[in-house]
Amino acid sequence: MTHPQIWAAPEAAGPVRAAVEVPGSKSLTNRWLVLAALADGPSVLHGPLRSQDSLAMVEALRTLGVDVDDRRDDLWRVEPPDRLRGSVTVDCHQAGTVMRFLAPVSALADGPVRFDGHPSARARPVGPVLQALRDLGVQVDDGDRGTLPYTVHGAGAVAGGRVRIDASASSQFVSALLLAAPRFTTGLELVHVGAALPSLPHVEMTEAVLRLASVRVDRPGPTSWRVEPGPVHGLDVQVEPDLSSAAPFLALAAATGGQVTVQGWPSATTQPGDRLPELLGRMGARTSRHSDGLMVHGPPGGRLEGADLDLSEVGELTPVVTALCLLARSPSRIRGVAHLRGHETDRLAALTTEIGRLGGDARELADGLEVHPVPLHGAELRTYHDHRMAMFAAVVGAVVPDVRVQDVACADKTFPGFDRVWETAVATGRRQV
Ligand SMILES: O=C(O)C1=C[C@@H](OP(=O)(O)O)[C@@H](O)[C@H](O)C1
Ligand SMILES: C=C(OP(=O)(O)O)C(=O)O
Repeated sequence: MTHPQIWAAPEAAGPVRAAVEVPGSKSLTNRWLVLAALADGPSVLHGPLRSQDSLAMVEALRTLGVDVDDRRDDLWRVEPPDRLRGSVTVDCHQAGTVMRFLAPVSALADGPVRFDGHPSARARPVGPVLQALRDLGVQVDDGDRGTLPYTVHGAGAVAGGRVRIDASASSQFVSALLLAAPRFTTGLELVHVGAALPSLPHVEMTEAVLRLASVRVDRPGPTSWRVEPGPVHGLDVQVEPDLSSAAPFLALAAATGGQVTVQGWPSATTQPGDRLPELLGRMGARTSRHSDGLMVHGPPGGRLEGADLDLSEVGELTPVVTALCLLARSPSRIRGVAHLRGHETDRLAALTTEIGRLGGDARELADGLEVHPVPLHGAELRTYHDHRMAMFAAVVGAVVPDVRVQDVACADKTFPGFDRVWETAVATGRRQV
């Protein structure tokens, strides 16, 4: 797919009225792929996400000897190997889920597994997972950096046991250890110590997928887990639409006073995007559930109110929510997201800088952002290899004239073709006037 170097974000000339279909969940696709690789038989994924992050996982698992048949778009088959292959190098690209989830998996391989990735991924924390593996008796070399590149010396088995971990920088540290734990000889008892654990719904998603694969997971305390050793059963699963990829489209309705339906919104889900109706409601938009999906009704004229929002559980929604705060009529404060400094880019710095470029008024706080409403003007926005910064820019550009976006193709990390789907949705606003 070709993308313009500089993308002119389309401005909506009126309330957008659209129904959109978003691709499958990154978090679910990559969890199912990992469990399928550890399973005792073949698995089938229906409606998987095909994007940079999931293809990074597919490529990594193939490197470890897993047979993934992704020839069809609607259905992937996964056949686990008898033994995971060592003496290989895994390219994590930009995927946090690959660089964290596969570290414990590769401890089960029959030789060293070297991990590296995109330059931006080399800045992201992974040290606590590597230390936990060391505490469990696995040899790991990372030059004491706590980042990529690192090597896990797979020895065919991991004894397992009890481990303490500080996962305040990323919930993925916990998910990584839990996902591989049923294959540890004695299972795993994991206790999070330290400051607040972010993105708890993502850990609950990990618990849920493990249970669907017949693994016993208990949560003796709010931030402690016990995974029993035992087989991971092969799966036949339907991947839900990615609700975080849906976020910019819901925001589009909210900001233009329009109505957008995201098709196939699940009635129950562990995805953090399920908090969007509440968050949008706090800013003045209404949502309603219908048989075909979730519909957002923006307030008349897109007149949104600012809000004081704790996004610690749903950090990946921050860039899109920040776009709405920027367009709102009163100040906003976003809390609980200090860990976003270790995402695809330092998202708090990136958002503050790009808001400044638009003439906006935002201040970085120790754990979030403060945004004050002021008139905005067009600008050429940077995206920092961060798909969610592209989505931030798109939402702002739907309301602020002459917003141009560098490297919109970075949205491919979770949403290939985002710019085209966005243009089609925004165009429905044009026809209103
Ligand atoms: O487990 C997952 O699939 C994810 C967990 C979260 O990570 P952090 O806890 O590092 O924010 C989230 O932001 C990321 O997009 C996906
Ligand atoms: C933080 C994110 O990704 P990753 O899975 O690479 O951590 C994200 O998608 O917002």
